[in-house]
Amino acid sequence: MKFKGVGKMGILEETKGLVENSIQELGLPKAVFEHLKEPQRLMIVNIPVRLDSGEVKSFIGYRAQHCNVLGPFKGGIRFHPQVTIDEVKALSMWMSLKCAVVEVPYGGGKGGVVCNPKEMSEDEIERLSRGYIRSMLKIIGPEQDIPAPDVYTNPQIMAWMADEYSSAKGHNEWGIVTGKPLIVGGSLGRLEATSRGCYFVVEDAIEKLGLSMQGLKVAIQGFGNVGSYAAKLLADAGAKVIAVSDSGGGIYHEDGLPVDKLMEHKVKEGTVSSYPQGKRISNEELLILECDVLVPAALENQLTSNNAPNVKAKIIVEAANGPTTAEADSILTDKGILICPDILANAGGVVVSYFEWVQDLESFYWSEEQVNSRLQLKMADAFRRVYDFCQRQEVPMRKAAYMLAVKRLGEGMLTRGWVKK
Ligand SMILES: NC(=O)C1=CN([C@@H]2O[C@H](COP(=O)(O)OP(=O)(O)OC[C@H]3O[C@@H](n4cnc5c(N)ncnc54)[C@H](OP(=O)(O)O)[C@@H]3O)[C@@H](O)[C@H]2O)C=CC1
Ligand SMILES: O=C(O)CCC(=O)C(=O)O
Repeated sequence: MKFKGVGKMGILEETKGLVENSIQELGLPKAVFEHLKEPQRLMIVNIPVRLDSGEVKSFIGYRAQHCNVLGPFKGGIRFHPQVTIDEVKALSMWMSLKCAVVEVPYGGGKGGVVCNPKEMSEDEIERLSRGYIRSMLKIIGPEQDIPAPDVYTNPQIMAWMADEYSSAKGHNEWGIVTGKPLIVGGSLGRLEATSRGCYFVVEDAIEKLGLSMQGLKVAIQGFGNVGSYAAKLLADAGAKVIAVSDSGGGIYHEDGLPVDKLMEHKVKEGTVSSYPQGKRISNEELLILECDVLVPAALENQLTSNNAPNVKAKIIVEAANGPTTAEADSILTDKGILICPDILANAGGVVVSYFEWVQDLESFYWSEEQVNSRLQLKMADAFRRVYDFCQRQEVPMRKAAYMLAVKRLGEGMLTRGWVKK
């Protein structure tokens, strides 16, 4: 039987399918699925925010706390107009799996607010961020649930959130969120951590296929926190970043794009698509470019049954969460493309969030070199375990990663007595 990826039934149902399938194949008690199929807790809040106009507008916020068998809930908060309950639930389940794959002592959580930060002032975003934390006060905490950045949230938002929580508690609690600015308990290396983790995965994956970083042709969808630093790290190491994109479209140059200049252009103009050198392309065109490595680093469901038959990359490194639908996963696997799945490929963010949290709890801060070298060890170890499993069991990398993660979650449940043999 083919192991399915996320897709047609919707990302949540597809992820549950993958988890259930893994439980069966591992011979774990069925009760493990009863613990994993839904979040342990789902909080839905209404957050009234005073707009600059003086009008009050309310926003719906979610926090899904998926499973804390291996540690406190952990995961980002997304501010996006298309956030849904099912998306937040799926993202929280991926966090449980991701933390298990890289063996950090966390459970999975994820938050979201239905809003469009691009249409809000900085002050309005601050009031919304503080309102979110006030609404979640009873269920979050450094030992309970530790949020972090995700799509359209950033270190400044994390600082407001940490400040709001600290004010409510009456003392500073830097360990309440990660991805903070350095001055309020952030960690060196966290800003680039997800991208650096992806970079290490690219290094390991190309080695398996006998490719070299020098001149490696890379296409990257999404030029936010993850996509832009992934582009920079790869270009600095000698790869040729031939295309990048954002929500405004993409830009392509067969000889490689100047990533530092693109980053400056993005800050000034708000999009990479208007960069004056190269050819403008759509996000759809980017995904099917002739390249060695494709890095989806934007949103879910980008690689679908429509475009997968035309994908020409040799390797896909899923920097985004859930970029590949079930049907696409199957088509791409049949084409022999090496897919490094999201729960492995983008785990660098949560690994360095873990380091940040440890530093906050100890009030003792590490050098950037320490952070990056520990991240490299974690990512290399996880890649090796997933790749070895995939070779031994003759299964795709996604299945290998899911099985290793579910095995660890199941072992945690058996050991704690949540389920019996
Ligand atoms: N930040 C982190 O530490 C982690 C993030 N991730 C995942 O990585 C992905 C990207 O997150 P992150 O970089 O933090 O988010 P950002 O908000 O920093 O960036 C998101 C990027 O995606 C682009 N984008 C949005 N919609 C589209 C679209 N329809 N087509 C193409 N590009 C689009 C945005 O474009 P524009 O700039 O024009 O708005 C932006 O460049 C998400 O899937 C996230 O869950 C995973 C692990 C950790
Ligand atoms: O850094 C974290 O805690 C979580 C990052 C995140 O949201 C993710 O990995 O999807």
